[in-house]
Amino acid sequence: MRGLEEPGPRPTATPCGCPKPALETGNILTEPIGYLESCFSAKNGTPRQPSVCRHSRACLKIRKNIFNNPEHSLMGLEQFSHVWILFVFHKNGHLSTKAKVQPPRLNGAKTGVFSTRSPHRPNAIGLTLAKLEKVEGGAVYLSGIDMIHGTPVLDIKPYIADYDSPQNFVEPLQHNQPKPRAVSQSEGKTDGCDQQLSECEEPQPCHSTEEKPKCLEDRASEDNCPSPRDTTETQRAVPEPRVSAADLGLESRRGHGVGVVQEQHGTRDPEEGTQRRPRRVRGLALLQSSSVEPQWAPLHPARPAERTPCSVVPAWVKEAPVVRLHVRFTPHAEVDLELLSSGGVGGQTSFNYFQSAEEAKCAIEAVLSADPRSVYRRKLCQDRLFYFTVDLAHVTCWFGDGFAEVLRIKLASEPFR
Ligand SMILES: C[S@@+](CC[C@H](N)C(=O)[O-])C[C@H]1O[C@@H](n2cnc3c(N)ncnc32)[C@H](O)[C@@H]1O
Repeated sequence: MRGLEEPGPRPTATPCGCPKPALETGNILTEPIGYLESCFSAKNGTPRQPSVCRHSRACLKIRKNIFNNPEHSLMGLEQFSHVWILFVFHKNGHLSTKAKVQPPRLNGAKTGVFSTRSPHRPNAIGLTLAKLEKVEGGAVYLSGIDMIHGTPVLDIKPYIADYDSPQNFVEPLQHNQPKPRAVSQSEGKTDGCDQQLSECEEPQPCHSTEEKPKCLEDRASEDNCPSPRDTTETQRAVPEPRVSAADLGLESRRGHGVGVVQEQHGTRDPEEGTQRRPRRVRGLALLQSSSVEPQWAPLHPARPAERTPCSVVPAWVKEAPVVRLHVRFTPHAEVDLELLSSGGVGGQTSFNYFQSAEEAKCAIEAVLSADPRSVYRRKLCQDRLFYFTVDLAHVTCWFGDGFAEVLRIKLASEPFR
């Protein structure tokens, strides 16, 4: 097979010596389409993934120097429930990256940067699946975000489950496969793709506001999460049976002694580990191999009766050593929060992003229960106090064994919008 990559740097000039257009060499000068207004002012306390805190909110206004009429660029977007946001980790501080990183969720263990969602990567680009609350003129309003205020946004793309979620991939019919049958989403979940249902539905594109799923995952407060059975059933054509894990080359992964978890709602995880997906390329699956040349295995060999995992995540992501924390508020902190939301502090009438004290409390709980501390703070630092700001609330808390306690909530000294 002909390799796509020549060894060494790619030529920046054509054979005649003319410089190649930057786009052809993969060097693009990015221009943010806008800068995010987010309820998180600093990295500290910002969720590590959007699914951690569904009440987190942000607004993105498309800049006029990108499009004269920004609202034109958003036409049609309001019909989607979720969007991908591509952005720059502009507050990384430095551009150096390491091949191995220590995601906080792994509590000090190292893994390759490309197997994580670490902000510190060769190109400091982040990818977040956010809930689209509304589109208003040239602005999009989002919830379930993990970016800080001022984040430069490079692109918005609609989330389309049929393209973006492996359980929705319709496989081309093979001669030894039965015909596809129409199954409902909930029915589909009982098959081999769905052995590990999570609390909330995977976001699906919705055709009307009424059909929008109520929430993404908010593992801290599951109150509003519809059970999979409650959601609107969507008819899909899926082939039965689908290919096996072995067919996808996954046995080689197990052969490396790494546990894997089959996913049915596979696109999101609250922490920094990525979810690995079996890569499908027109009937071929890429096998992990130590050799330089990729090795390809047929996607549909002998055992069609086995079920396919829709996506696969290593166990070290799912069963990471960092546990969820119980969060409690002192009576003092409860009063602080009420005062803050009712305008009793500093004349501020309400939050900028949260709609109620209850919502602010849910957000604080969600942030803390995911243990936002760095590995250093968690393991080595004697100081158990932790501070972070969300919306107008400056939160002081401390961590004990298996819990976080909110001590004070004050008006942030520099409220931002
Ligand atoms: C682990 S990253 C994941 C981001 C995205 N969901 C992804 O997977 O690419 C999220 C963390 O990045 C940090 N962060 C958010 N916005 C940032 C920014 N603009 N610059 C630098 N770091 C940022 C925050 O500490 C947040 O907890």
